[in-house]
Amino acid sequence: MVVVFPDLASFGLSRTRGFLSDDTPLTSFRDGYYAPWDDLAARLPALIASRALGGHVGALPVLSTSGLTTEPDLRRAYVVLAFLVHGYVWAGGGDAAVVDTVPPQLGEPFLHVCERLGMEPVLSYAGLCLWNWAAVVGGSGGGVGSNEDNNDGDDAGAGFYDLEELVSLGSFTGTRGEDAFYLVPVLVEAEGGTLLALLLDALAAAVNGNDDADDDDDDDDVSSGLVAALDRSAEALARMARHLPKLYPLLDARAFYHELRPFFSGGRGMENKGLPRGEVVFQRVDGSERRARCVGGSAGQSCLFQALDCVLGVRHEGPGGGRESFFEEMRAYMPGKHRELLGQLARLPMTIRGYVESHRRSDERLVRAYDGCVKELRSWRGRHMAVVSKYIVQPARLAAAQEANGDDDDARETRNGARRTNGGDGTGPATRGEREQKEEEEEEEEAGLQAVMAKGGGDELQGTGGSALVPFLRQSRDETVGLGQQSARGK
Ligand code: HEM
Repeated sequence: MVVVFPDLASFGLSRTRGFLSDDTPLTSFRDGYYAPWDDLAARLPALIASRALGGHVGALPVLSTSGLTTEPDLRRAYVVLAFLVHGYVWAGGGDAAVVDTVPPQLGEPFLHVCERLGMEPVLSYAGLCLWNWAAVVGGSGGGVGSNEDNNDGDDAGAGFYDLEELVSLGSFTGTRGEDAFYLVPVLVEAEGGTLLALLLDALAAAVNGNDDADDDDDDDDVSSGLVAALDRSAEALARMARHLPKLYPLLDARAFYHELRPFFSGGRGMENKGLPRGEVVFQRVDGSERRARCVGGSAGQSCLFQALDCVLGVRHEGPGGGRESFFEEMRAYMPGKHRELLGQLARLPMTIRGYVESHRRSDERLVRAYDGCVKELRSWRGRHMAVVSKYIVQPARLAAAQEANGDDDDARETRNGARRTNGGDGTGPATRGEREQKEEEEEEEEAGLQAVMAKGGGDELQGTGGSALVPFLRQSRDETVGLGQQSARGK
């Protein structure tokens, strides 16, 4: 019997860019009717800084969403409205105070758009990263600067862009540091864009090839395909990890923690931060309300890593007591199509781990290739923990220590760099000074990693997506084990 594997294109995935899709995000609406949204989104950082956002939102007309007819239109609307909603909630009140009720000018269209995309009404990873990038004109990846060039966006396969060729579309502060926070995940997604198709095709060939043939030669061929796919995946995962430190020269940790991260919060967990009921209320034009108790936006909502876990057969346990795992919970915050894909992948008739396990006696190279690939995924998770340590664990500790000492932190300055046009990308340090800085940053990363690893380091902190951050990340990494490691641990 031939086993059927999911067709990735039917879930909106690109064979080259994966979850970034072949549709390059629209930089503005094609229909001028939506110009008031474009205009307000473009001025969001200035309006937040001048504390004038609330008045401008109140003056918006309530626009109909019926003119949003294509997926790229809907994604653009999601990005623009979600940034405006979060700007409004976290800095839209008088004196930039927190507000728990979103007026119909934003509430009505945002609820419609989220419903059509199958998403919760909150700014989640797709809006922060997957659909929030544009290439600056003249970039080597076939750069696009306006809808003239990118309104159907089908430039997949042209190679992807470097960090300095990209800007983000939605922004709260308009700084290059904020750009980098959204764009580094974009680079990681692009780097991993071919992996799912590669691994699924190789697994399908192995499983179905084996079904048809009994002889050893055929077995060798199908396994060679899988070995090659696993080797290539391991290399891609290593490249994905090398994108992470690109954040360091651009994104200041304290500014990220104190000034940027608060904008990503949903309602849940924010009872002491100005939303006493832990929810955001969306008003509709007919006078009704929708109350939403969502977690905040986090790259923990990336479908790519969950999909890789499924196909590779890396399993994560929930917290116990019949509660959903963090990974399962995050699926509600993914675009509907991505969630459906994960549902199908979770029901795969065979994972790569299952296939390798059933061949482990006869094919050592397959086990080596599988373990090599899982090792790179584990190492990615370790590098990511170092990033989280630098940007959340350490600033949180510093803030707690300052509070305990009664320090005044009014003098804190924003160091997320100049406005985005002046930013560099921090890659390929040329001068001695830059090289030294990079070495220092690598040492800092290692120190950060040690801090996270230290027993109890940051165990009390909550992730933006609502996880018990350090224990969750540690568990996620520790569960990423190959077959060799598993047997060594006596499992
Ligand atoms: C300053 C940078 C970053 C910070 C502060 C950060 C923070 C976090 C936190 C706190 C979590 C735990 C889940 C939660 O939100 O509650 C998480 C999970 C996760 N993050 Fe990040 N992250 C950063 C960069 C990235 C990047 C660049 C990626 C690449 C796509 C990424 C991908 C993930 C993934 C896949 C998870 C789920 C955990 C796993 O699969 O092991 N993060 N992140």
